[in-house]
Amino acid sequence: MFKTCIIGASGYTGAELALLLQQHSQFDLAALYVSENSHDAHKNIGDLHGFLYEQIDLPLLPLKESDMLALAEEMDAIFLATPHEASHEWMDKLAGKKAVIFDLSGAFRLKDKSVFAQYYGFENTQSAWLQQAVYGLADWHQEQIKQAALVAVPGCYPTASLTALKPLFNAKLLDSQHRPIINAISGVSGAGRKAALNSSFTEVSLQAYGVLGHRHQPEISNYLGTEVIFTPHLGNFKRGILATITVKVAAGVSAEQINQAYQQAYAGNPIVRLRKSWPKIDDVAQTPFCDLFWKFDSQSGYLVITSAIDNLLKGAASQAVQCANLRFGFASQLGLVN
Ligand SMILES: NC(=O)C1=CN([C@@H]2O[C@H](COP(=O)(O)OP(=O)(O)OC[C@H]3O[C@@H](n4cnc5c(N)ncnc54)[C@H](OP(=O)(O)O)[C@@H]3O)[C@@H](O)[C@H]2O)C=CC1
Ligand SMILES: CC(=O)N[C@@H](CCC(=O)OP(=O)(O)O)C(=O)O
Repeated sequence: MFKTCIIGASGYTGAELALLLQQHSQFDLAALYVSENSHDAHKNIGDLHGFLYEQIDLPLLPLKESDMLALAEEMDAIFLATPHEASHEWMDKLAGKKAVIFDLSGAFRLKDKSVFAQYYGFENTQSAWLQQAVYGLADWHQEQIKQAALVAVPGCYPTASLTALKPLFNAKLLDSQHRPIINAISGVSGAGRKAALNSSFTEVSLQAYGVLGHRHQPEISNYLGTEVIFTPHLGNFKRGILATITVKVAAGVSAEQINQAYQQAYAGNPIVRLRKSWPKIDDVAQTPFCDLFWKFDSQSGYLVITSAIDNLLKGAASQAVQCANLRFGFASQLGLVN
């Protein structure tokens, strides 16, 4: 058994991760941490998150900076389900020791430092870890993940978008003159657990946000290999993302080539499900799957793809477990799919 802990365990993704690790046959969930001055310190996680009641009997321990070195030498894996700034600040103390780090935040996803100032609102000063971090797109970057000391688990919208677009881009089926257009709707849990006016029950309606300026636009473009137009929307439901993506394919590309690209990319992968009808959010909520379906208009050359995931699972916690599975030598889907 590999010894694991979660920092930021009281949050939405941390709680999901706790259950996945607790139920996993090869990972031992040894401890849960919150920040030093957390209001939730010393509470049992099952008292905070009802779905974990009597499932996990562990307290949320306040983590002091002075304890981090010992933790990094004791654990085999540390999962950071913390805000970008906290992951950024703590990486120096945690990474490069015995524990492999799986960071669910965006702090180490991109190599280009200027992106952080522009899109994240802070300067990324952890140059060495930025360079070493491996982007944990688990269905694509398996070989790099297997070697990583630090895995930067992708954002939720990039996971939905890249899973849909990479088979097409890699097979050179896209018309390079037209940017893929991604319209995606997320449930409110994407914004995290802390109270905020724009995610309060009475305020949320279906609305676009972050238009032409969301931090996931550079993340998607970077790992796809071409610019995209990405428009996120906040929907009045709790969890899940539905991304509807429109692309123009290169002249002469056939429906057969498109189908083949998806089959080749995901044949034998139980996490990415190539559907026979349009997936809906309820099909993937509470699951580790990414469901894809598409329709091609051969007359115009336009292709529309829908990608559906649970933002807290495939968009965060279960993808982190896929990465850990790969890193410790197991099948990517172990503990996630039967
Ligand atoms: N929600 C989602 O759908 C997704 C989220 N992510 C990313 O995963 C990370 C966690 O997200 P999520 O679970 O939604 O967030 P939450 O806000 O629900 O939880 C954040 C956790 O981090 C702790 N925390 C907050 N501030 C600090 C701090 N300064 N120092 C240390 N710990 C802190 C919180 O506990 P406390 O403050 O009590 O210590 C809590 O346990 C974020 O980086 C997010 O961007 C990635 C993909 C999807
Ligand atoms: C609905 C909602 O607010 N979603 C979040 C995305 C959450 C996520 O995956 O992103 P990071 O890990 O990059 O923070 C947002 O748009 O900021």
